Amino acid sequence: MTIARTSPPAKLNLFLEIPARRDDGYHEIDTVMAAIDWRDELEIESIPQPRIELTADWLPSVESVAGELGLDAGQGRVPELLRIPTDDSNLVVRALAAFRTQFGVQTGFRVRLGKRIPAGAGMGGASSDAAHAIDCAAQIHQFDNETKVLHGIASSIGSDVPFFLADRDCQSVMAAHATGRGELLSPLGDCPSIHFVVAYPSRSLSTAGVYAQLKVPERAVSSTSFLQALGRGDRERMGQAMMNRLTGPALKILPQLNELLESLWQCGLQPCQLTGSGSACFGIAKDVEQAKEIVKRLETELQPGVLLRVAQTVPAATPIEIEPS
Ligand SMILES: C[C@](O)(CO)[C@H](O)COP(=O)(O)OP(=O)(O)OC[C@H]1O[C@@H](n2ccc(N)nc2=O)[C@H](O)[C@@H]1O
Ligand SMILES: Nc1ncnc2c1ncn2[C@@H]1O[C@H](COP(=O)(O)OP(=O)(O)OP(=O)(O)O)[C@@H](O)[C@H]1O
Repeated sequence: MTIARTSPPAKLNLFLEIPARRDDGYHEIDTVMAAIDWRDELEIESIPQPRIELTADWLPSVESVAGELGLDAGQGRVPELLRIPTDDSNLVVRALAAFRTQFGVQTGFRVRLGKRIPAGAGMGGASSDAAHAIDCAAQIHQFDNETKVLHGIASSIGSDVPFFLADRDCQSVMAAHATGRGELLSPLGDCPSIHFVVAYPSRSLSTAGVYAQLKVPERAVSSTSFLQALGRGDRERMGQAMMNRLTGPALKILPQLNELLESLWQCGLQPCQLTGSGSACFGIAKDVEQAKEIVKRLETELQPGVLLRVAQTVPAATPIEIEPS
């Protein structure tokens, strides 16, 4: 049998406008997503039994992550916020089941998932894991040239999943402009390397719950100015054009996000904003040195319970290592 290994990255929404609500209960979105080097670890082994087995653990340990978040993980108790489903509510299990059905695969998979990307953060953790699971399965069973079918499977698992799929024509794409539900993608080959500080405030937000609070704007803001500034690597103009239409709805549920955004702003991280449906926020730093300095400063200023990371743009689809097991 064969083993595939990869490290799914998270994503940040550098621009997110929501021009309309659709009849199917979703919204038309106009967004620019960039992948960052805050990564999970995924290992998928082909097994003869016709089933999908998943084990998942926090890295380096649930105790260490709980400690950074100010949560109690004593005596093996896993805080609610850090519970990772291992049944078919895990998007990796759902994605592999859809893959087996689509391609009539009789054998199964054993999956080991190492989590670092916070859940309910707006960082696409589950979506990235699912997309990379589809790519691993496609390489193991040599269906990796069926890009249209794989995109269809990804899109059926979730709106953010296709962004993370390996796109054969542009392996090194770090960002994409997405419309539709989020599944219609135009890779942005001219996205510069960007350094961020990302802050996750130990509260998860339900994507559906945040969208439910949204009132679609009378006049949508176009992503054109942001895309032009991004293409020129013009950080100042990017800052002026950046927006996230879900910030207001997320603040209605979690008003304390305002203080977090304020702290990032005060540190000189302009621009800063919510990513996706939240709860994580990010700011753009001048360079990695400034990002490191600001994380050090925020670690003393913010009460325990905020995960802080320096991050930078990376390719959305991470290379997969394959070895015979
Ligand atoms: C907020 C973003 O993360 C921005 O990238 C995405 O729009 C959400 O992507 P996602 O988490 O993959 O969302 P899905 O799992 O497909 O949908 C979860 C729920 O979010 C809402 N949803 C999602 C995407 C979309 N274009 N419109 C929506 O209204 C719907 O209530 C849906 O039932
Ligand atoms: N592979 C996975 N890793 C972590 N959580 C998962 C996974 N699959 C499903 N879940 C469940 O989905 C919930 C949302 O996870 P997550 O926020 O990572 O999803 P996402 O839609 O990819 O990201 P976003 O926060 O941007 O909506 C989690 O709280 C968890 O219950």
